[in-house]
Amino acid sequence: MASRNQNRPPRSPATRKELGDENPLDKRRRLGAAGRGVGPTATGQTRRALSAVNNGQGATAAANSEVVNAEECHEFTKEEVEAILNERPKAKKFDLKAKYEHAVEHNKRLKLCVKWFQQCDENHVLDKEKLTNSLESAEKKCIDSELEKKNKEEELNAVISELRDNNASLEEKLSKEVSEKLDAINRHRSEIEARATAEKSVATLTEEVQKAQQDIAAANERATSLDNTHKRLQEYILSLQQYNSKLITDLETVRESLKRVEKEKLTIVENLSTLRGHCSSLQEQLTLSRASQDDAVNQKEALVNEVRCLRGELQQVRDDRESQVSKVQALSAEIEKFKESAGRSFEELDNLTMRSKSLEETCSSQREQIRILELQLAAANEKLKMADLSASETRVGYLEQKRIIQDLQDRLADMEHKLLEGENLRKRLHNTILELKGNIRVFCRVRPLLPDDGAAEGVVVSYPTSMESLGRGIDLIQNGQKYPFTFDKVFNPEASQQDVFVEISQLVQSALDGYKVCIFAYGQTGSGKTYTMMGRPEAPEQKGLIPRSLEQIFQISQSLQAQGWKYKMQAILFYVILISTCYVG
Ligand SMILES: Nc1ncnc2c1ncn2[C@@H]1O[C@H](COP(=O)(O)OP(=O)(O)OP(=O)(O)O)[C@@H](O)[C@H]1O
Repeated sequence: MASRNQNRPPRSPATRKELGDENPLDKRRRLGAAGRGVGPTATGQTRRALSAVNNGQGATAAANSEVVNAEECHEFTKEEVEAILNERPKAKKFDLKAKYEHAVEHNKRLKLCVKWFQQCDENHVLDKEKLTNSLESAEKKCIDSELEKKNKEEELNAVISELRDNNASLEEKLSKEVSEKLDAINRHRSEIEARATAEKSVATLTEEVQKAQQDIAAANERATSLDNTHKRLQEYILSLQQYNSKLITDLETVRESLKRVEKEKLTIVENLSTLRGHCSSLQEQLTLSRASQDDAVNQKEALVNEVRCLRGELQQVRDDRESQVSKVQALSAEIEKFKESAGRSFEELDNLTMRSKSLEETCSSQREQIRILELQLAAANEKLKMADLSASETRVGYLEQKRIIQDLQDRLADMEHKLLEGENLRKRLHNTILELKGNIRVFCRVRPLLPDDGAAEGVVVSYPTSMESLGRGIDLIQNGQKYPFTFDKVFNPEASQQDVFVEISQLVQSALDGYKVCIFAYGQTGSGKTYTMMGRPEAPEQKGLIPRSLEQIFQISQSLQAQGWKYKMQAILFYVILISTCYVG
């Protein structure tokens, strides 16, 4: 059977109050312990839902007795009461039996409802009695507590008067203590200052401590980083070893680029020499133009002197002419006088006319001379102008040439600088490669079998073909056991003198770059040391390392001399120590 309370929607307390049918259970809760034991729950009965009230129909007769017990304990809500009151028979109009049954059922429920109301009323009466009892006891308690309160008030007044006395004495004490406190404050201030200085010193000390701690931490970090770098270096060494083998392959490409660089260098050197030739020709031109300029200057000076002389002569001639003209004027005045005096003597007149004619002739010749001199002066001036023009032209040309020479000298210096830089870069790269390859390198050369060696008894030497030791490893086989060896390079019997020299030539280049280099051969008697170092001079392709190195040294030193390098070679003493197994050069 489903619980009714579960199906019924919850009712708010406000609705109950509106209805005036406050739930007795709520009421009991309000009253607390006083309300307990009153009402149907006090008997321990459980309150169950009244299914007959809700359903109205379909309740079986067998269950009715049980339902009635439960119905006696049921609590009615306002809606339920209204539902019961408003309930109308649902049977058909003339179904009297059904109507009757419904009326019986309805009547039963109404009775239950009335019963429940009566019970509630009884409960309310009981509650009221309880409440009046408790009110009386509470009033008694209140009177007792008021009496107690009065007693306590009297006690408290006595205590207050005592406290006031105490307060006055305490105020006196307080004033004393205030003065003491001021002293204490002053002392405290001085202590604070002292403390501040102490704190400062503590702060500096803590800073120092922190610094020291930081230093320690940094040292620890450095130690760990050093450990790490040590590990990394070990790893790096391993990687370098791998890288070294890779470099050997890269070396070929680098060598090619080196050759290209050297070719470029040669072209630069050629350009440099042509530029130098051009520069020298320009300098010659410059000296020639300087000489021509000097000539022009000398010519100009001579012409200036000549013009000065001619000007002097012209001035003199002009003076002469003026004196002659003044004389002619005087003579003509005399003639006039003579004519006026009416011909004193005709002879004198003739003489005078003769003299006058000759004077006029000299005058005209002098005029001619003056004209010629003026023409000469104009020509000399023209020449002077021309000389000035040519001098200024030569000066301009000279300046132009000087500028070109300066340009060329700058370019030359630039080229030389670039060449020097390129050479230094090449040196550094070359020697870095050599350092990467290893400062100490050991090569192994296996000579071919000679007729004197006799027939070979099986294979005693083999060359591993693995990538790791290709061209670097050699296996010696003795009594069926293999002994592997690894070198920087292994030359097999087919390797030519040139092949060996290719490896050595880089060291010779290093020696020319100013690094100290030592090459020596070591091996058993008859193993081919002399052949490798000296070779057979009669056959050019079988020349050894020493003649090839010397050739390289002279060749490169000559080519580098053009770049301004100076090599000083001294044959101090070339030791060739052949101590049966060792060859030191
Ligand atoms: N790579 C080679 N190719 C051809 N012949 C060789 C080669 N190496 C050495 N020989 C020959 O082997 C012989 C011995 O060589 P070599 O005299 O150079 O040996 P060595 O080590 O200088 O001996 P020792 O220590 O006694 O002077 C010579 O006849 C030489 O021509």
